[in-house]
Amino acid sequence: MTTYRLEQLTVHHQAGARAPALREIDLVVAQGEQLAVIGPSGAGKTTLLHTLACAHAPAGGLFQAFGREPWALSGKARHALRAKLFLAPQTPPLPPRQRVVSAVLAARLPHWSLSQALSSLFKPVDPDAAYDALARFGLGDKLYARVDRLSGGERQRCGLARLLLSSAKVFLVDEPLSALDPALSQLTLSALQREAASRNATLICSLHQVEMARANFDRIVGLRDGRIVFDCARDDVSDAMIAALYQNEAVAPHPAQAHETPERLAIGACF
Ligand SMILES: Nc1ncnc2c1ncn2[C@@H]1O[C@H](COP(=O)(O)OP(=O)(O)OP(=O)(O)O)[C@@H](O)[C@H]1O
Repeated sequence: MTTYRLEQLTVHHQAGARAPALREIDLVVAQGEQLAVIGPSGAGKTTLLHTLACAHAPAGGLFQAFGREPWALSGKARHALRAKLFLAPQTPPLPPRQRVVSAVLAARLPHWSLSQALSSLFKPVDPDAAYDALARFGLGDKLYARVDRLSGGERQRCGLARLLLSSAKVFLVDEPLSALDPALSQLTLSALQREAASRNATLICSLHQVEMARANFDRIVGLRDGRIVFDCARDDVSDAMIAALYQNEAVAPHPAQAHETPERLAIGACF
């Protein structure tokens, strides 16, 4: 079964914008597949994940999820399709004053009646499930902490614990390791990959940590300037391909800096 089929897909952030954020994207992803999307800042990784989550309507090309074209469906049917997709943004939108337990259990809201949802705010309905999900990301001790007292990395993992409690068939995870140290990064990635494998969910994960991507994912997609530069098995990704992907004109020295005299720099520093 195919989760996604994209052919010559173009995505703009603003109608009429000259440069598309994604262009000529061809991508086929099978159900249960796990792949990493890598590429420099601004390459279009987040835009791709949002498009796959049916949050951005493409400007052109073919976009199918589970064999259907989401943007040709009625609003209600598209909403039902979205329930199968879980987008975990880099900064999860968690209510700051909420307890972690309630924030995590909110993943089950679509399956609850209104009265269940309201009563869970006062007395969480299944704290054990929230604890188990948090513990898999090393956060069991934060069950009753307030969301606004979490560190950036804890917040991020709290968002991922939410994913475990969802019934999604597709995990779209945006830079889950950006605020984590190496040991937590490996724990987090392993927890995500195990969960995806156990429910045959598709996992598409954007990563800045190229070596983590190569070590953990069989398939690597390289994005640059909104285009797919390569899409291949990890063994076929060479160091030269990675170097070309990240080659960055933007970090060349600024002309004003290059010609700055020591005297002028010193004066500038005083002010
Ligand atoms: N809301 C927006 N409105 C207009 N342009 C946007 C918006 N969000 C992103 N862009 C532009 O779209 C392009 C792709 O951005 P995107 O966030 O998808 O890249 P990215 O690869 O995820 O970057 P990063 O690694 O820095 O998070 C960039 O040129 C960016 O400036």
